[in-house]
Amino acid sequence: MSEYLPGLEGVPATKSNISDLDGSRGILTYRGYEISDLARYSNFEETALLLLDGRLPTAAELEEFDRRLRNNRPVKYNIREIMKYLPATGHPMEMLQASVAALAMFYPAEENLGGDDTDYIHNMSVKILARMATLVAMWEHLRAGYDPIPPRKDLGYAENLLYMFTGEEPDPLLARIMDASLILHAEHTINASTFAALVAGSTLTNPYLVVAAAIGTLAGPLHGGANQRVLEMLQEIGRPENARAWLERQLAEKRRIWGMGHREYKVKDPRATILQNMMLELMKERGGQISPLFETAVALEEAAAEKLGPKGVYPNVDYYSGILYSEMGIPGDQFTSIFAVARCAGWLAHWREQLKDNRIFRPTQVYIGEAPRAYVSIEER
Ligand SMILES: CC(=O)SCCNC(=O)CCNC(=O)[C@H](O)C(C)(C)COP(=O)(O)OP(=O)(O)OC[C@H]1O[C@@H](n2cnc3c(N)ncnc32)[C@H](O)[C@@H]1OP(=O)(O)O
Ligand SMILES: O=C([O-])CC(=O)C(=O)O
Repeated sequence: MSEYLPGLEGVPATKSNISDLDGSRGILTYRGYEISDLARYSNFEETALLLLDGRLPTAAELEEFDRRLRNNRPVKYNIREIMKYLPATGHPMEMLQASVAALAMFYPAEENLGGDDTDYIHNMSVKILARMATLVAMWEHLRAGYDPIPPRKDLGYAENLLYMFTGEEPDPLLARIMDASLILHAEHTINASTFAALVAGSTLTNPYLVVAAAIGTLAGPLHGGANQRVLEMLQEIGRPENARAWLERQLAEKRRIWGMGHREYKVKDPRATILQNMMLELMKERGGQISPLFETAVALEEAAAEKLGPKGVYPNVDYYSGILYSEMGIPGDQFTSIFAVARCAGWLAHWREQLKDNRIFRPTQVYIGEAPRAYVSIEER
């Protein structure tokens, strides 16, 4: 019998050339390019194409991809009608999973049993990636009882996302920060939601359903859902001087600190460092105005380094992202949806890689139940 490792820790589930990380040195690369370089020099559209195709696009290739993304932003009126009837009290990630699954019915996928039809895979990837942002932003207005703000073709992906949220053209620095944040969240090896996407993809199901499976998985608080909880945690702590005592109480009660810890990183997540620096840049740009949430986060990080550092528990990508999104007027329960919009690029890249050399995922289990036994009739129980 093979050894059972809870959470499949250290068990390779696939071979991939999409991204790689060094968890002891805090290094993350997409297709060999360091994440800090991509955040600085690339944009989300280019990074998504890099993830999908495996190489940096030429100017003409990027222009064509971007044009197709812009053209595919609108969703059918029926989707909007469906969304109107979803309960406004539901979580945006639940809305997103339901709406992406519903899109599968309006935009049926061709049968793709051949497995390696690059045009089909690319077309579906463009459509899904373009529509994710539209759904997330539409919900912001529909759940408040208003008409959604239609996407604009003349804006880039990040700018248009913010525009659809607020109805105003975003401040260029905020748009650049959102763009970089989308890049930072776009891909991360074989994390739980990407694994869910691979399992679904390996059955040759519709790609909208591949993404829906991944959305449901990202929503959990141990994964992407942690970014919303970080904000709630910082609000509960209230002030930086409360951080240490709050942390001690949490740890004494054996509670998790949201936005900290990682299966792979035993140092600070490089994405958290970049997001933190972007917040510093934003505060500097605003004339040194200090965000109380940010100060509290820094104080908690410092206190946690003493207590949790020896276990290799440091801030992960979810720790500083929400503070930045709050500055953009995005409500806390939409943070994970923004994460999903970005991560969709990685899910689709892995879906494509899976289809190239597909074999259905069907692991084994260690049975720990009863030995075969005789059925007992209800009168005799
Ligand atoms: C995008 C992302 O998905 S990033 C992750 C987002 N999730 C979170 O921020 C939730 C908080 N973090 C966690 O729950 C975990 O660190 C996970 C789920 C991310 C990783 O879990 P695992 O790899 O299974 O780590 P595991 O739970 O075994 O933790 C190892 C040790 O570190 C401790 N630890 C890990 N994370 C934390 C945390 N956030 N707060 C307090 N202690 C922690 C554990 O208590 C455990 O200590 P022990 O050895 O004394 O029992
Ligand atoms: O890799 C993981 O397990 C979680 C993570 O950081 C991500 O998906 O970005």
